[in-house]
Amino acid sequence: MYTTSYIAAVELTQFKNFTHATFAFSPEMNFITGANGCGKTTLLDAVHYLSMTKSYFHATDQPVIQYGKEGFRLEGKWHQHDIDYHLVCVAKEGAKKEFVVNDIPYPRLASHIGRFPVVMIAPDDVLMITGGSEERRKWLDALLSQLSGDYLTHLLAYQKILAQRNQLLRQWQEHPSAHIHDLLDAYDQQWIPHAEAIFQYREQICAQLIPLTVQFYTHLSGNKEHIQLQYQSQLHEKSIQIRLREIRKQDLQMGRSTAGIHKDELQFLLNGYPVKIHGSQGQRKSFLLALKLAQHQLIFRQKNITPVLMLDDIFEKLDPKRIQLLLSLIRLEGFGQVLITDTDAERIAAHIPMQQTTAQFISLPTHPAS
Ligand SMILES: Nc1ncnc2c1ncn2[C@@H]1O[C@H](COP(=O)(O)OP(=O)(O)OP(=O)(O)O)[C@@H](O)[C@H]1O
Repeated sequence: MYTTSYIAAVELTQFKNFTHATFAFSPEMNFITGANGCGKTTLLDAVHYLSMTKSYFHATDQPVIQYGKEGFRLEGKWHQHDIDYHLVCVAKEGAKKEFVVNDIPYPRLASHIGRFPVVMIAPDDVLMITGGSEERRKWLDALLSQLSGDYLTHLLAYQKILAQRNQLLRQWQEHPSAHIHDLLDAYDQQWIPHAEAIFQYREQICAQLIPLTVQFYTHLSGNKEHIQLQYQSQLHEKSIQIRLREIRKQDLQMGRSTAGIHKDELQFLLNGYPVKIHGSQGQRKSFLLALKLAQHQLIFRQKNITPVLMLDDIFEKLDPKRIQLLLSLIRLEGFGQVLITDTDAERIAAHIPMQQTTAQFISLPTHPAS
């Protein structure tokens, strides 16, 4: 038996364009519509904030504080394990952020992450498909870090040593010294176990992620298109120890670490060709949706809690058939609570019978309540 987890209500104060507003959500489908700039994405971001203690779109808090104000407040009522949780976050410029659940503050904000999971899909996420390999690694790292604290520990340690190793290689280029090999040996001895652990975690997650993504894409394309995903790593060919020994001369010449799991790639193919180059906009978006739906299922499998699924403005560039297939998939496959935004209320109405009692329709005014 799994646990349904959903956000029942949210209250925003001085959060971007919302001076003060409250919203109630259905535990199932929620459609948020309104004109450009009315605050649809902001409403989803508030939910993301209450889940992850930060904005999905901004690295810092400053851009979400309403212009001319010094802070914001978010409150949420989250239902989980048949219990209601009252979440409150208060952020003020120049002060430490306060995060309280049922009147109990967190000593460390990191302890909150993962308790009330969400998965967001936003238009710019398509960079995961069209951008460089770093975008895909970042996404895989975020997914694995959400699932395992041990992975995050290995990743942070690996990245720290990578930065130190690169600095050493750069310094050697300016001031060559015979000690470089001893120093690199010492770094590599510490580095290798982290690289091996990260590789194992990535292998294991890809073994589950790949078939799920293929299954979802096949559904979204109406069984017409076939995709492949490949996790590519130098560690598939030989051990990291051997590889590091082989490329040491090259590392010294280049002044940086040219081998390791920071070179891993997740390759996406559509009908045998890279989707990044050959996919249409709708096909890339479908790929993104399939990946994120697979992410949702992986979190659900591991934690036995359904993350709240948030789809921000994703209907653009999808044909009516794909929209229908997507909506039927997330309605029927147990995706739990879903929040969907769209500028076009008529497009939503065309796909969802208004008499569907479990769906909540939220129409935001052009000038949101203040
Ligand atoms: N710090 C801020 N303070 C006040 N208003 C802000 C702040 N930052 C952005 N805004 C405004 O808040 C609104 C936020 O819009 P949001 O992106 O949520 O709209 P949307 O309904 O998703 O629009 P679209 O359909 O164009 O994606 C915009 O009108 C924006 O100009």
